[in-house]
Amino acid sequence: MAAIETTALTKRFGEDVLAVDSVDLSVEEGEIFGFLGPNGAGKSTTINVLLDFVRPTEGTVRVLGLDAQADTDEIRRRIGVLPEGASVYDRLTGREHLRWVIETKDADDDPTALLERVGLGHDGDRPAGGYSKGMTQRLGFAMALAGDPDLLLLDEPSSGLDPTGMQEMREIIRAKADDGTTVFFSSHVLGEVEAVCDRIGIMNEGRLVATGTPDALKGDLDLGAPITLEVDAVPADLDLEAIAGVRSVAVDGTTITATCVDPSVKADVVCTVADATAVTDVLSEDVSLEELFNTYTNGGHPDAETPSEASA
Ligand SMILES: Nc1ncnc2c1ncn2[C@@H]1O[C@H](COP(=O)(O)OP(=O)(O)OP(=O)(O)O)[C@@H](O)[C@H]1O
Repeated sequence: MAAIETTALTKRFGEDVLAVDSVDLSVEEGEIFGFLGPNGAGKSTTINVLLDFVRPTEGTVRVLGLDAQADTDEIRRRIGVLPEGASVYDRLTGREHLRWVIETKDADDDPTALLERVGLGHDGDRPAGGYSKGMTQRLGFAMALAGDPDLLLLDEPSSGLDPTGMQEMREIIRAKADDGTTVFFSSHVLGEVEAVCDRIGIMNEGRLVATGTPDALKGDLDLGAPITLEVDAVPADLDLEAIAGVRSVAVDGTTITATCVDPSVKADVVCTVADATAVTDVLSEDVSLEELFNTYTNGGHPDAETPSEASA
């Protein structure tokens, strides 16, 4: 069963704003799914529809196999939510926030354990109004974890967190997924998505323009495999384009960059250059998720108008 399933989901705000445009999205149980897209792409609106904070203009939405509009109470009991820009009650302590959520969800979590899990072990009894942005985010995350939810919906979870906080959050997300929890989170932070997600979906201007594993999407784009070599001097007669599988070659001073059709060609490039001159450094790059993201959201991909599903 899919943990999240939308069919032709569309949301308009007034006459002019088409925030979500006919989105078919399926997130499997136990998956960590990263929802990417530039500002205004429709990520938060989609999440708000899943939570029934916003009603769709058209389309159907199922969460944990339930109807997102008819079964709201049961869905809310079974999910943990970290909303965008989560706010706190200034005078309540972190622990009091957690007690309130635990009670609301009729759960039996130990607030101390939750506070420690998100790195607030020493700050749980301070009023949350005095928390820093990152601490507020950590508290919001702990509140989302309360009640051992079947689905975590996290809107920009790393917002305000320092690198250690981001790393800790990734570890918790991975551990929850290993226990069978489905995790759906939106992000602008590409490295974060690549580090933790099983699959990603890219939104652009309300449309889901691509879904798949990061590797499969990179392969789908066929951006080539670049290799860069630093040499003592570039021989005048060096003809790397004669090597089968080398797509293009660029030379800048003593730096040679060859883009190959696939990584297996890189060894031929290195051997050919090393036979002709002294190689002082080699940099073999992978196609970055950033490149992938830009290609889809700037319309560079030939299929950018139609959603593509790439599987590993
Ligand atoms: N309540 C609303 N009323 C009118 N327009 C809205 C409302 N909520 C969202 N929008 C519009 O819908 C579009 C999608 O917004 P949304 O917040 O879903 O994008 P997002 O991908 O989450 O962006 P960000 O990364 O900046 O948070 C935007 O054009 C936004 O202005």
